[in-house]
Amino acid sequence: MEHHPLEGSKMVKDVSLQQLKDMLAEFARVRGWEQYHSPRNLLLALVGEVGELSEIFQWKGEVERGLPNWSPDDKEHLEEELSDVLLYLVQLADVCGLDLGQAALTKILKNARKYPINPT
Ligand SMILES: Nc1ccn([C@H]2C[C@H](O)[C@@H](COP(=O)(O)OP(=O)(O)OP(=O)(O)O)O2)c(=O)n1
Repeated sequence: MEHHPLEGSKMVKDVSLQQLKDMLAEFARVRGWEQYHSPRNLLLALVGEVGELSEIFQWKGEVERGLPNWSPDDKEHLEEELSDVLLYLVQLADVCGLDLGQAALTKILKNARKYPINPT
C-alpha cells in the first residue's frame, strides 16, 4: 500500500472539522467516488457505522468511564468505529452544504439556553 503523508503522525494536534472535511473531499475526488457520496448514501453509511459502533458495546453490560478494563486492541477498534461515524457525518454535512462546526456551536448555545444551570 502507498505510504500516506500522515502515516505515523499521531502528533497532529487540534484537528479541525474543516481539515477532516477537506481531506475526505480529496479522498473521494481522487477515487472518483463523489458520484456515490449523495446525502442519502452517506446517511446510510453513517447509520451502518453506528451499528458497528454499537456492536462493540453489545452484551458487555455497563462499561466504566475511561474503559479501564479494555485491551489496547479493543480500544483501537472503538477509535476506528467512532472515527468512521465522524467521517461519514462530516461528509454528510459537507455534501448538504452545511458548516457542521458552526452548526454544532450554535446548538451548544441553544442547549445552554434551554437547560440553564440550577441555582443551588
Ligand atoms: N465510499 C466510501 C467508502 C469508505 N469511506 C471511508 C469512510 C470510513 O472511514 C471508511 C469505511 O470503510 P469500510 O466501508 O471499509 O468500513 P470499515 O472500515 O468499517 O470496514 P469493515 O466494515 O470491514 O469493518 O472508509 C468513504 O469515505 N467512502
